[in-house]
Amino acid sequence: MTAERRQVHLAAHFPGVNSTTVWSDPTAQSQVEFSSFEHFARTAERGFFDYLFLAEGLRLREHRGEIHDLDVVGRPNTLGILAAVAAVTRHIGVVGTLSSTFNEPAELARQLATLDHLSGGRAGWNVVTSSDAFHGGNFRRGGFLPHPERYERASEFVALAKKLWDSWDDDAVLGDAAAGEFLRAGAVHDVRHRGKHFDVDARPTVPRSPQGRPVIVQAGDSPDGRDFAAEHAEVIFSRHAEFDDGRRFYSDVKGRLAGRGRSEGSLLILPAVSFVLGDSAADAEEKACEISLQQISKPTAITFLEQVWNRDLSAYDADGPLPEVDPDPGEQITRGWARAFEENQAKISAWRAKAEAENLSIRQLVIAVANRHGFVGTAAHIASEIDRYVQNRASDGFVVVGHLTPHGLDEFTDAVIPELQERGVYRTEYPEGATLRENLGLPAPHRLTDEIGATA
Ligand SMILES: Cc1cc2nc3c(=O)[nH]c(=O)nc-3n(C[C@H](O)[C@H](O)[C@H](O)COP(=O)(O)O)c2cc1C
Repeated sequence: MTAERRQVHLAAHFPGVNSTTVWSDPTAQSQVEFSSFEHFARTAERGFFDYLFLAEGLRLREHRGEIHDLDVVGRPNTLGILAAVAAVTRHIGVVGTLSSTFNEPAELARQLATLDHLSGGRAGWNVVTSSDAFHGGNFRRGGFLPHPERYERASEFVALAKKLWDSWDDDAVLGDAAAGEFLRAGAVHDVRHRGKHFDVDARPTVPRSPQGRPVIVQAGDSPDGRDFAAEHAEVIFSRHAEFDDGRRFYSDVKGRLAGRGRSEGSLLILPAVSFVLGDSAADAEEKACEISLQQISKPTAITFLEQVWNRDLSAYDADGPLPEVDPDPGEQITRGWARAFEENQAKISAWRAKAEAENLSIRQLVIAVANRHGFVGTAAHIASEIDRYVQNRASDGFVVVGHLTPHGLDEFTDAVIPELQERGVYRTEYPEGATLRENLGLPAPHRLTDEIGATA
């Protein structure tokens, strides 16, 4: 008997606020108007994706004291977009990135339960702790919480949110006109929570939602982040898209589950991956080079180096050799990127060696080190690669990242999805009425009962 082939899970990442997204392409459209989100969502649903995914930046990125506007700047609010997307789709999940550092549990739990109601059980929450204090400037707390305490807060946040989501019994709303009873007596439980970060006596206002709780996604990568995922997450949005690295990450995180009484299948790992499709391998490679030049313009290449050198390099020519000056150890000139650049001196030495050995200009070097296009090739090649990763436990699927708004996913949906279906590793229709959690094949979460009123 042959073993059943592992099924591929896919999420569709709306183009982000970074240099992957080519806003300068003549065919690129608005990142603000609803028509873009609608087109993207309909394409993803046509391709039977598990969910549409939105990243979120809480503050406009800055470079050398100015708003960084070489990339897309500005996006409408995540939950508003997702609610609108839910209204024009029927099956696809709607998952948003929302910070556990700068939100409050009762408020966010209420918003997410509402999204789950409005979407008929398709809501998900990518819990992020936000990378640096700079984001805090937009909130009353300013530069709030050192890294370890952010995960402590995140864990307490999600534990409390779960109690809030579980506080209404499924059958709480009676609507019994004859008896004059709207609610069943005792069916709404008060939530008492005393913890280091939250002290709450809540009586939640939103009835239990179709999934009970939204699907919990997580995107941190540190050891604390991985432990948090093993404790709470049902999906990890990872940056480990290279095959061997992906396998190491997969076994590391899945290995953390057993000690918490969780099965391997209760947590899916979906790395972010971009793609370039072509009619042949050579055609795809040629397109990849063209897209790289769009993504890494000359000013983008210089800015990229400035982030690492931490100094003004505007006098340098992007088509010329790397700067000979040393990096500046002073205060960071870049603010708001997802990850701070570490060990810059070592990085610069390696880049100098690479540029010299391969005779690369600044722009060519930046394209080589910063702009890898995940899967490049024909539709058949890309589908085989996705299948290989999933069968070999390098991932459970991918968060697919296109580079054009809003039609960057069209050709993937038209060309790669049929190839996956032909291989028997991808759905050919959505099960009618399935929730996001059911589409992901995840177990129903353990319902809290006695713990709700207990002090945490
Ligand atoms: C693949 C990936 C995507 C992320 N996307 C976002 C995002 O959209 N918004 C955000 O505020 N943080 C994002 N983050 C960063 C998270 O805020 C995360 O909490 C941060 O990296 C700190 O956690 P860590 O030290 O465990 O990585 C992302 C991280 C990863 C790995």
